[in-house]
Amino acid sequence: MDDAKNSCLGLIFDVQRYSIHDGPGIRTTVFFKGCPLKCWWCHNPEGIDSGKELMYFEYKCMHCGTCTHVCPMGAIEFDGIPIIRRSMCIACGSCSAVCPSDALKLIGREYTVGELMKEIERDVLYFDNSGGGVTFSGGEPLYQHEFLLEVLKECKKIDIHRTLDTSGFAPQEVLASVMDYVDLFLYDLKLIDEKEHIKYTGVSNAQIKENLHFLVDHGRAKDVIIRFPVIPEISDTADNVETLAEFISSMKGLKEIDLLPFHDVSEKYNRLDKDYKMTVHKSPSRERLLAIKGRLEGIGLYVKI
Ligand SMILES: C[S@@+](CC[C@H](N)C(=O)[O-])C[C@H]1O[C@@H](n2cnc3c(N)ncnc32)[C@H](O)[C@@H]1O
Ligand code: SF4
Ligand code: SF4
Ligand code: SF4
Repeated sequence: MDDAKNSCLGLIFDVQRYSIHDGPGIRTTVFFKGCPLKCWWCHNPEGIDSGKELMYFEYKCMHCGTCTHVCPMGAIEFDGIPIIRRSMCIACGSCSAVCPSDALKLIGREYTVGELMKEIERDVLYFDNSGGGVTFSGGEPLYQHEFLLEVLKECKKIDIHRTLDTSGFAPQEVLASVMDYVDLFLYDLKLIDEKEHIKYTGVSNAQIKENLHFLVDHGRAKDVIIRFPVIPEISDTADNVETLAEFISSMKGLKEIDLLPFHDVSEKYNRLDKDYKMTVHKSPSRERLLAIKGRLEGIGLYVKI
């Protein structure tokens, strides 16, 4: 690997080994920081902001007050518990470094391509034995596409299977630049109506739809698994499921859709002092999931829950 590639940095918030839900076999899932969407239900809110940020785990806190004394910005007040003034925090990590109980965690770490490859290559034997590989998720991995592309190329060189878990929200040239290095796309479709999509994710879905057409038109339908987050009262409505079925039917060759039942993660939002807009906290019922499964099987898809 040349020095130029090794100096390209990516901001990663987690590397999960032995993952079995993000593509075939045993995988290492790399979570990229930064996402242009803000889905109300997102279970990885720590992946949305494109910079480093601080997470506070109240249940671990020993209320010692040490963190307040080391903050160079005076961003932590102490009133029995630490109160983080987010607007003053520069995410330097001084407080998390001294916290005796890991109640403060700095989210996001820079990796060079070489450093990330070392992590990925640790489990190459498991990948080979299980038909697994690496999955790039986040946040939105296409948001740091230059870094992603370099890592994809390195993985391809040593024949590691590569899955991209994506919202599909990126300029088409970005998708085109990485496409040939990706073996499998886990391509999310959340809401088909544009206004609803804007309301619940903050962005239009026009580019997402176009990009899926683009993959299909380039003969990649066989390498796409659609993922559908089943969010009660938002994406699981009869209208959305119907338009989803119609949209998928309008493209040839898509074979599989995975239903992802909503799970509630309100506590993660509290740890980041972020607003959690969801008012429904229950997962979808089994009956609703089976009804959606039936509808999508009706258009010839293999449906996994
Ligand atoms: C966190 S996203 C990251 C990849 C990419 N940004 C995307 O949206 O596809 C990974 C997957 O988690 C799903 N997801 C997000 N929040 C969820 C929740 N609360 N319950 C179930 N699935 C969720 C998304 O729909 C997506 O399929
Ligand atoms: S990360 Fe740095 S700036 Fe932010 S609260 Fe901790 S010590 Fe202060
Ligand atoms: S240093 Fe850690 S344990 Fe002590 S008050 Fe701060 S967050 Fe809590
Ligand atoms: S697109 Fe993915 S990472 Fe971004 S907010 Fe939505 S679910 Fe979360």
